[in-house]
Amino acid sequence: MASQFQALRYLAMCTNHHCPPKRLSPLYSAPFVRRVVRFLSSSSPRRSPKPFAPHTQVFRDVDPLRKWRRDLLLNNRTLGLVPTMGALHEGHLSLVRQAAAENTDVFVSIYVNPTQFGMNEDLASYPKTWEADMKILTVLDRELASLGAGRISAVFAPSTKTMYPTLPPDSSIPGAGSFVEIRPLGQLLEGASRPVFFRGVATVCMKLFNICAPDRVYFGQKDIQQTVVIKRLVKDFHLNTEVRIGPTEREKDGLALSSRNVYLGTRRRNVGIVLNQLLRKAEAQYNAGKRKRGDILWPANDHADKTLLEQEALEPGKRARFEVDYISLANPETMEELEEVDEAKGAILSGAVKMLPLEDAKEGEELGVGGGQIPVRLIDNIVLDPVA
Ligand SMILES: Nc1ncnc2c1ncn2[C@@H]1O[C@H](COP(=O)(O)OP(=O)(O)OP(=O)(O)O)[C@@H](O)[C@H]1O
Ligand SMILES: CC(C)(CO)[C@@H](O)C(=O)[O-]
Ligand code: BAL
Repeated sequence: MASQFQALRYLAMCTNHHCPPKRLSPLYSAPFVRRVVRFLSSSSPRRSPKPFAPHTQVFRDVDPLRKWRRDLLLNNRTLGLVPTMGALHEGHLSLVRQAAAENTDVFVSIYVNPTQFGMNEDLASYPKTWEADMKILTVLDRELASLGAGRISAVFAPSTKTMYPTLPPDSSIPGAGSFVEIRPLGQLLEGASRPVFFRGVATVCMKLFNICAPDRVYFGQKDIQQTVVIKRLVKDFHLNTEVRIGPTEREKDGLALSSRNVYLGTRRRNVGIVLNQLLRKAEAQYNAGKRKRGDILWPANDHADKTLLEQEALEPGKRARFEVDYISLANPETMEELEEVDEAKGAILSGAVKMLPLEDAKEGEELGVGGGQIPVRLIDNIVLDPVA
């Protein structure tokens, strides 16, 4: 099932970005795609437990969505909200499954929020795969029906005019507009590299929570600092919702799924695993009883340095260069750097690397969407649990 979802997404990306068919991986060959399409069109509707009929409505405006939500409340139903920026993958779907297991109804929002992208970031090229996303959600909703779980009763896909009614949204650092800021938490790590990122995330999530009034909201551990920001937002503004965190979904070798991975291509994807590897090396130190920062992080930094040197030594047509943005060992509630882990609290190991554009792309090489020329920022983390 996961590969069928991936195939649909990849095809939609290629259509949007006019990527030449010869760059499609063999996984997405024509017979495979025909099988996916046959599966989608032939699977018969299954028994639905008790859908809030008629279900999976698409909403673009606030008032009709609010009315829908009010009707749910009057019918004693519970609501889980899964905020996304679309380009759905298994990570998103795992959150929807979790939300459906814990609520009668799930709302999925799909909105690429401009205020969390800095002026020089990848807003323009961010993947947009609306039709594939809707097909994926339709298939998933059938799966939920067959499980007797909660159902996806609404997709909220607002326009920017709806989300930012007063001003055109401003992504500059001074930022004219109505914003929510969580300081200094939102300025550390991801926030240091993406100065308007958490202002945009906190602001759009405040809007989404106000519009949907969810009983529970679902976020992925992959974006761990985002989960810490959201928990703080809910606490400090007394928002009446429960924050639920889902585990990071990964490829077999450990690479965290991410909407931006479609830009990697094979060469950068194979080297990009360095981030997960270095975090695991640091985790092993913690599991072996080390508590001091230097003792935990040195093998991680060493692995990054060695991998970088190995790549630099290769000829341009074979290498994938990257920059390490940060490797962090932080307090789980504040994301401030730790000199020593308090066993009672544990810690968050996290990192970010930027995969640089490919040099000397080869004819026939699988380059990913964008021909290997779009820089890709990868993030990942491991939670170091408190020791009982
Ligand atoms: N691999 C994953 N496992 C679990 N949850 C994930 C995963 N990737 C993303 N999510 C969660 O899905 C939600 C929506 O994320 P988003 O739409 O930005 O996707 P993304 O894959 O994180 O994209 P990006 O490439 O922008 O990082 C967030 O709560 C995010 O943490
Ligand atoms: C939470 C979110 C949907 C806000 O735009 C986004 O940051 C994301 O997809 O992680
Ligand atoms: N998953 C976080 C959204 C972003 O990178 O903009």
